Amino acid sequence: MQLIDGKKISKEIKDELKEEVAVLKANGKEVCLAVVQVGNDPASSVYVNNKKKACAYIGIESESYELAEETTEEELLLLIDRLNKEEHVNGILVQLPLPAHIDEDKIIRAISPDKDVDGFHPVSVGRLWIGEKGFLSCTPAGIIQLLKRSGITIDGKECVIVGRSNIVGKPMAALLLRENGTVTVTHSHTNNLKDITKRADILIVAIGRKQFITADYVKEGAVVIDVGMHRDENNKLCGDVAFDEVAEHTSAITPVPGGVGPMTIAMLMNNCVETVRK
Ligand SMILES: Nc1nc2c(c(=O)[nH]1)N[C@@H](CN(C=O)c1ccc(C(=O)N[C@@H](CCC(=O)O)C(=O)O)cc1)CN2
Repeated sequence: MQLIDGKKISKEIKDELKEEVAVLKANGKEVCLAVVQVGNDPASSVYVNNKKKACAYIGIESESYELAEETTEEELLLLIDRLNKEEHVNGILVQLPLPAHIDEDKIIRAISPDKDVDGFHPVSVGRLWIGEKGFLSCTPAGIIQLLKRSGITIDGKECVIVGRSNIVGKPMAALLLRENGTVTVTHSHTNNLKDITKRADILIVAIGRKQFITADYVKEGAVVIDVGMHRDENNKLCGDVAFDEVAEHTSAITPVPGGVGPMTIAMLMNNCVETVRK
């Protein structure tokens, strides 16, 4: 069994980007990411800090906008409008989730598609589905990199995704299709889920349920990618997959932590650099 090391692969990508950014800077091209957080959700603060650290490591400027929990939707829309117009800002990241009184979809749509480094805007999503160049949603794009850089072929493989969110499940399906995988998306209303997951050569789990996928859901020798993030009974991080019992039946598997998570940030950095690549 191969343990897919997301920490190592994300570091490789960040090192490649650091070299590229140095060359871009020498040619007078700077990259700047606006990082917007509303409220003080502790997990969001960790992710936002890690994104700013990654920017500093690679040589990307980051501008922080830390807004109070009570910020209104209108105030946030005004800030986005300002950032859309700021020439030196190449990318805009609004950390999710937002407080309940703010409509996330409205905020995502307000970000200029040219600065949509999260790849969540409907224009980016549309481009992805028709195979046009554009910003790719970071977690699914990171999973494709994990597979490719671990020597795992997607072409012709039976790929099953558990979960149909706009951020992971749906864009994951589009990206696997683009790599010539045969893709099935399953969800909470899927009948006979085990029969379908057991067909998978590559099983991608983003269902948001702690250690939901046990050994009886997995074909012997499958590749298993775990997008989940939870705390177990000992307060240790764990995923949607019951790693200890599943790992021995796989040919390759991602751990939690240290699997998919770090790739999300590496691919965000890649999207930031993409804004000045043209
Ligand atoms: N605007 C966005 N909001 C959110 C996104 C996103 O892509 N854009 N994704 C998630 C959170 N997220 C990035 O923002 C994210 C989650 C997890 C990790 C990560 O590296 N996890 C580590 C463990 C971290 C820990 O110790 O808690 C791991 O898996 O090894 C990075 C980014 C929701 N919001």
